Amino acid sequence: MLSSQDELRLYRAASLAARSTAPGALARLLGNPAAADIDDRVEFDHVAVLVFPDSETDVRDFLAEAGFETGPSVPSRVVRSRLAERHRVAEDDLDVTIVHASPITGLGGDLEIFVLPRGSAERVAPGLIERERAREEESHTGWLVAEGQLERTRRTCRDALGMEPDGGGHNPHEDTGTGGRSVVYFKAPAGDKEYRPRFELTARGHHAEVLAAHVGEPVSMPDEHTALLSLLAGHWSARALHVSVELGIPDAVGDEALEPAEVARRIGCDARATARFLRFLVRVGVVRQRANGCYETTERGRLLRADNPFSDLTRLYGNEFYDAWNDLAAALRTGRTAFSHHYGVEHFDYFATAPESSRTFDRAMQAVTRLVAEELSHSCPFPAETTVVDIGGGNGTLLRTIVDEHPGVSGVVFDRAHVIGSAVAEPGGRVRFEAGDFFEEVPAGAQTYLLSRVLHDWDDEDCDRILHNCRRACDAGARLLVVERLLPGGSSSRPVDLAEPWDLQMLAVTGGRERERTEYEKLLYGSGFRVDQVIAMPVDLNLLIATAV
Ligand SMILES: C[S@@+](CC[C@H](N)C(=O)[O-])C[C@H]1O[C@@H](n2cnc3c(N)ncnc32)[C@H](O)[C@@H]1O
Repeated sequence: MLSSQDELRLYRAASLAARSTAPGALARLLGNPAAADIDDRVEFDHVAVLVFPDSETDVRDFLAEAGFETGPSVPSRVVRSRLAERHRVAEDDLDVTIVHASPITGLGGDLEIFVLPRGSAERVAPGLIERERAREEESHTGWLVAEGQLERTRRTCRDALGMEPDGGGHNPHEDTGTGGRSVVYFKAPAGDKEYRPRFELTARGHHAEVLAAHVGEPVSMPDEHTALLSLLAGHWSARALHVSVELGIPDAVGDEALEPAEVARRIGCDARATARFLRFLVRVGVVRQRANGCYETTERGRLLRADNPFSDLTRLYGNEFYDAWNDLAAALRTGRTAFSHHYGVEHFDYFATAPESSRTFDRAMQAVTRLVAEELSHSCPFPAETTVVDIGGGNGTLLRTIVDEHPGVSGVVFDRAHVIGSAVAEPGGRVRFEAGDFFEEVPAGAQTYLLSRVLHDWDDEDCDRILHNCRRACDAGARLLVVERLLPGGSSSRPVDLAEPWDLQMLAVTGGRERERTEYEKLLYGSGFRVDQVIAMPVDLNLLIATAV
């Protein structure tokens, strides 16, 4: 059976398709005469709508009665993946097919009907049907672009017609003889109308570069009220991550798919509360729910297992750092860290007297260091016999990776006594641990010095002292490798996601700051180092390669 709502939506789609075949239809639809500019590059292809019958046969029967003939059904790729993302369910649980329909008389336009059987939609994602019908996020008019014109037309739509990119993808199951179909979606410019028509440009073949550019562009934003409410609730998501680690949920679920009650039993919690919590954890991507109601850990969730240092980072952020942020306003009023307002002591001194938290801190640092270690050790040459000093090197993760990758290289991890005290050196290994204070002096005579995520912990004056001590310790020509995030500035062209939030984290916790590239260049130059090269690293970090002059 097809619901009366979906019947009406199909009639409307058929009527729009009939009107869209006329010359100049695109410009009329958009209400923008400038669209005539792309008329000779596109032709009307279809009107699309997503419906929820009991079975695909119901749709075919309805269309036959309405005077359409239908083609064989094709599995949907793009719409299925968009729905899975929007409703946070596994793609495999959504059996979306595409039925193409053409008017038997040849008068009117084609329809592209996405079919998601009602029973499975209700089972997998309750509320999906109502939300999709209300928002019509998959309804669109589709325009076939002439060969070789997809990118040019896409840019015209975006730049000249002010359309907003809204995702896209490739479906190899359509037009199989010509490499499938590539589609890019747009929303009409935001005007005063509540309903913004959607458009699809479709082209034969797989246009991977065009698709990559298109889906990387911003998608439509929620309205101001929704956006504000969602920002206000932002810390609930972070809290949910902290608590899932505290309760060991990713470990309890392991590699199984478990009923909520079984998860609750394993973590020793209330079954109903756990079921609600798991539903929220789907939103933050820690678990996903299968069609049978069981939960399984996602790739992100696996990062939060006890054997991964991201679980330590989560603990650190959920405990001391979270508490410190309570005093952010005090930090703004006084210019001193929120951490010191909350704990009465600066954070490195606090960790020096709290052994368990200190170990969590050192392991937490590994989470990100592991991501850059291998890349850094391949990005610059480390000839045999080089000695490397990793200043503020924590438990030695970075230096160990460099030494493991480069035979003949040896080095010293230099850090405060409480950190060095709990680090484990391999007997006879090429990494030594040395305790000290970089404000006093650092080990001398090495060819390479490393400062990984150290300078951002300090203000300019302190950085000057650290850098001058480094310069005093080495000869001209020695190399200094600095790993830091760069705030967007004049010479930065990379879109930066993490540097600005982490700048606030430095304000709240360490008393340091993130800096622009030119600020680092100036600091380093003032201490006798010249920046020769900057290389982008994972998680928005950068490697600044400098030489002692
Ligand atoms: C943000 S952590 C970075 C750790 C490591 N370099 C990394 O990238 O994973 C900063 C490090 O500086 C160390 N540190 C802080 N003050 C220090 C000082 N006065 N002398 C030596 N090391 C210090 C801390 O103990 C900590 O290990």
